[in-house]
Amino acid sequence: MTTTQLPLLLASASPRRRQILATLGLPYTVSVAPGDEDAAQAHYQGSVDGLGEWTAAYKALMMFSRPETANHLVITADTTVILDDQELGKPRDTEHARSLLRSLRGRWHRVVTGIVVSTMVAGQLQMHGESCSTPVLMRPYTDEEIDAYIATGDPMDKAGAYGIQSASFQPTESIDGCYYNVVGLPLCTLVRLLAKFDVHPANSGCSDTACPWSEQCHIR
Ligand SMILES: Cc1cn([C@H]2C[C@H](O)[C@@H](COP(=O)(O)OP(=O)(O)OP(=O)(O)O)O2)c(=O)[nH]c1=O
Repeated sequence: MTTTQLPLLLASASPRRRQILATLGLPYTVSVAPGDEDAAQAHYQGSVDGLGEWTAAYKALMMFSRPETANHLVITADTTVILDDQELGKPRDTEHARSLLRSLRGRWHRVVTGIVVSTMVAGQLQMHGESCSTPVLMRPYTDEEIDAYIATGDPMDKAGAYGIQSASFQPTESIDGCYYNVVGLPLCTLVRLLAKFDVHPANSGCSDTACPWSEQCHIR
């Protein structure tokens, strides 16, 4: 069996990743990787910008611990928010969300998503990964706006305690790169990785000249 014929499996609980992947027009199924990524990250010793890709690789290995994942082409991803070279993570509780949103207010930071595409065929693991980084500037929102946003519950499952896509909060003033990377799945990076397995979607995401989302890539 060639890698082109392997069924595509997105290993993610993120509804955003599911929606973004759907735009490529490839059939895929969804499952959630087992394991405890926070506990695993405690063993990470590389640079903070490499943490997302390392964690995406961890999620892939956790998937292949299930025999039924063999003979699939598996996509895993991890999004990190980095301020002053520190990874902020997801909020532990509402107080932590408040403190993360205050620390980001009016500040440039980077959102880095690591993506890994991998297979396990006949016991052989093949894995390719990349990271994509988007500088993001937050607007100077007020404490009252932070409280109202936290009350919606939206920050709690998101790195850095915010969703750039939040229509009510609209936390960002400017971004300097891929919008879909911030939301959790940079399509251009994914398309490059799929090509390494000879998979070429008909709708193939971003390019500098013909990106269908280019207007959203430069919200200024
Ligand atoms: C910064 C930011 C993050 N996010 C989301 C993307 C990710 O879903 C989440 C970061 O957590 P992740 O651990 O990357 O992903 P997840 O736990 O949601 O899903 P899984 O591990 O199963 O794939 O934050 C946004 O939706 N908008 C944003 O603006």
